[in-house]
Amino acid sequence: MNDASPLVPPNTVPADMYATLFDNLINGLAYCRAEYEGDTAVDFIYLLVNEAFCRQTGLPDVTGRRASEAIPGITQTDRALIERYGRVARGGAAERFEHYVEALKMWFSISVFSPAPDHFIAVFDVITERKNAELALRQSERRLARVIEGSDQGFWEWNLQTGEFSVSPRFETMLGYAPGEMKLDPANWPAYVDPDDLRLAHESIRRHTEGAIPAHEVELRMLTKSGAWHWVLTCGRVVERDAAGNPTMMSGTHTDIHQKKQAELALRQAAAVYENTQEGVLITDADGHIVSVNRAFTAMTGYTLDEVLGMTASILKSGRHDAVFFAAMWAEIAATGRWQGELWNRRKNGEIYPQLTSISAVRDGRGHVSRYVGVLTDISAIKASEERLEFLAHHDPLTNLPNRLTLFSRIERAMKVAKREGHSTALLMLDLDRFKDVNDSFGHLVGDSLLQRVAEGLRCRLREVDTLSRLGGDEFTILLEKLHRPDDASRVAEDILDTLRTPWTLPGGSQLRVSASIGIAHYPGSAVSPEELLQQADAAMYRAKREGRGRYHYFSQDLTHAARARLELESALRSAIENGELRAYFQPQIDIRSGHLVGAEALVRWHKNGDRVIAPDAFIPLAEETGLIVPLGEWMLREACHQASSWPARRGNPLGVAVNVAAAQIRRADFADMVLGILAGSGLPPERLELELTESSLQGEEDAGLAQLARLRDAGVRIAIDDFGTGYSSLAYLKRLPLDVLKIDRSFVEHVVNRRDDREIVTAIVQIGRTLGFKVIAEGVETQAQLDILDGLACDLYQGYLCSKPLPAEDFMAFAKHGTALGNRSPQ
Ligand SMILES: Nc1nc2c(ncn2[C@@H]2O[C@@H]3COP(=O)(O)O[C@H]4[C@@H](O)[C@H](n5cnc6c(=O)[nH]c(N)nc65)O[C@@H]4COP(=O)(O)O[C@H]3[C@H]2O)c(=O)[nH]1
Repeated sequence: MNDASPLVPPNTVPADMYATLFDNLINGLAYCRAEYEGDTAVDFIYLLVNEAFCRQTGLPDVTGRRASEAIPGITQTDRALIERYGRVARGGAAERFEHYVEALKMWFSISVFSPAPDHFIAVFDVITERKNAELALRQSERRLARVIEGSDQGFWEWNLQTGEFSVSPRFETMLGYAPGEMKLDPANWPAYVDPDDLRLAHESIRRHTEGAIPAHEVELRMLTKSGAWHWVLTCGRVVERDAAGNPTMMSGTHTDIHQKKQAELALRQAAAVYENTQEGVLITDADGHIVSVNRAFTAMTGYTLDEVLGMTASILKSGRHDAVFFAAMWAEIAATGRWQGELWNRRKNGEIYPQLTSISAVRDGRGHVSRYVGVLTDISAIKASEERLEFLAHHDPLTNLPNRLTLFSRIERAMKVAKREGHSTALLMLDLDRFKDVNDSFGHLVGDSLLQRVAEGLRCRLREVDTLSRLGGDEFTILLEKLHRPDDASRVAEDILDTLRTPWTLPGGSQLRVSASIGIAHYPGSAVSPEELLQQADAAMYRAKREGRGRYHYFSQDLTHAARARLELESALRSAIENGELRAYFQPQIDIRSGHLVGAEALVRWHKNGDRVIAPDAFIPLAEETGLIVPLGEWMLREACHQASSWPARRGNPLGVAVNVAAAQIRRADFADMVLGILAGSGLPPERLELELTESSLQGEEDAGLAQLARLRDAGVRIAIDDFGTGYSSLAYLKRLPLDVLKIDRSFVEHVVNRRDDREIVTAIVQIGRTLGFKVIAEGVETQAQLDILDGLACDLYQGYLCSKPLPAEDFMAFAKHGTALGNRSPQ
């Protein structure tokens, strides 16, 4: 201690005590004199320092030294401090402040006062550590504030004891409020939080404060200022507890998760669509490896996700598309980002199916392809219905056989191939015999089923290369290609006829036999077009039918002409009935024994265009085939009865009239009624009418037809069998028929004079007639010799040119009156 010290204590206090106090002060102390330049202190001299000064500053004893010497650089780095000391030393008030002494790199808490002019005492404490701690705290606080700012989170703090709830500005701005606007406290939470979510939040807080969960964390819907619900994630934990461990303070954050929740929702919706859509979805990475498939994909392809994960879509390849196709597809995806088109793919079970495919490239934020998404629609059902429509355009829906359209194109192709390769081709036209009767008798359903079975039966008999088609109704065609010899076709035809002969069992169990007629046209032949070939087969088929059904016939050129003529004839005959061009002629029938006229046979004549007379042989068969025979026959019956009703009786005996009746007529259910109606209308007694039926027409007749005849016979009408001897009638069969008259066919009468066998047949017929109680009439008697023989055999009646040709009605009337024909008219 320096004796010159101005700090020398007053006398009342012992000096050594001051010295001890001075040296033992915890604070550093320095007694100094400031040095000035003008009024500004520029340095100072340490006059006295205590031990604490040395200890705290780390400086050696600086007593007597200038600060600029003791602490180098201080006058430059800490001028403000020196000036401050100087101001206090020159009468300034005592000051207390904290200062960082740059030259010492230390913080001091300094109290300075002036005990004498230009002198000052500085008492200080080194506070570097505290200052650094404070600084660090401030920095950390600033950092935290920046983090909070940067994190975009809202912060909250909740004093569980006072209920005070404070929030950061972001907490409120997140929901559209101004900072401080919400004035939150636990009591008004229900005003801001969805009730369900609030319940969850309370529960979470309770469990956390009880220690059941490490943190409180709940997603909340909070009301925004605009009145919308906004998703917020609240997280927090207890940050302070009292001595007893009770929580006193909680703090936490609010994070805006609204967009995330919306995105989640959108994602969930997309996932629901993805899983539930009917379209198969396949997602691959940028290298084409499958990363995901949906349920529809599995249903469509048969592959589960596990089976295809990591594989490429090439497992679906059907092999129907070549590398060029796929290269073009990928080129388009690369250029436009998508591709759409139809693909044939293969299911796991090997089945190949058509699929509408659309592939899109998905790009990441940088524009690189990260995924490819394929949406696959199975269009096999659509394709199938398209194909069905296409099929129906070319096929017959009943039998599924190719139709006329297809047949023509096949014939055309077959003709070309035949021409090029030197093969021969045949077209067979097949028509079921009496199919109409099947329809009429059993109904259309049975008819349809029969057609289907016939189609099936025919299909089984044919080769792959042959085309079976149905043209409509009961008409089928068979195109036989690559035949070696023309008669190969006839073998097929025979085979088919054979097949058809097997009885068909109807749905009800009964059996039905059908036969068919087949016409065959050949190529190369005279036909040059498919139409012509078909016409030829058609014409040949008619020939087959005419020749007795259940057989086949080849086409020839003559047949074509005949067919054309037939067509013309048919339409002319149709109008002939309507235009009244038909006439009834009558051929006298004579009692052989007495030579008396007993009646006449009515025979139709066609006065075509008024002049040319056409004989029935030229049109009756056609009328029978086409059904025209029914109106024709009815007209003849009406005309004959009408004429006969005005004929005079001969020698007291009324004259009878015989009218030809075709099988088609008696097959009609109203035949008997029709005949009886005509008789009643004309006034002709039934006994004077004789119906002539051919033996063959009667043979195939059903019971219903015979019953009609029996009914007419009961009414008095006589029934004659025409052309007797040309068929195969047994006596037993004849007995069953309601007959009155047997007519010996002209062919036997013609040679009865000089052919023994014919004479014997005629003899037999007469005897049969007599045995069964029928009258017997011979037709076509031209000579007296024939008549003599017939007379000798005791044949009852005759008609023929010997007596008279068929006569027009008025000529026959004259004949009936006078016994001869009118002189100026030649009998027909
Ligand atoms: N060579 C020769 N012929 C004789 C002689 N006497 C008669 N004739 C002919 O022999 C045919 C007898 O008729 P049909 O056997 O019933 O044979 C008939 C009959 O089956 C059918 N027909 C004629 N008119 C009708 C009709 O109105 N309805 C039906 N369904 N058939 C008819 O046409 C066939 C042919 O009739 P037509 O040409 O009138 O021929 C008639 C007649 O003109 C003769 O002495 N010598």
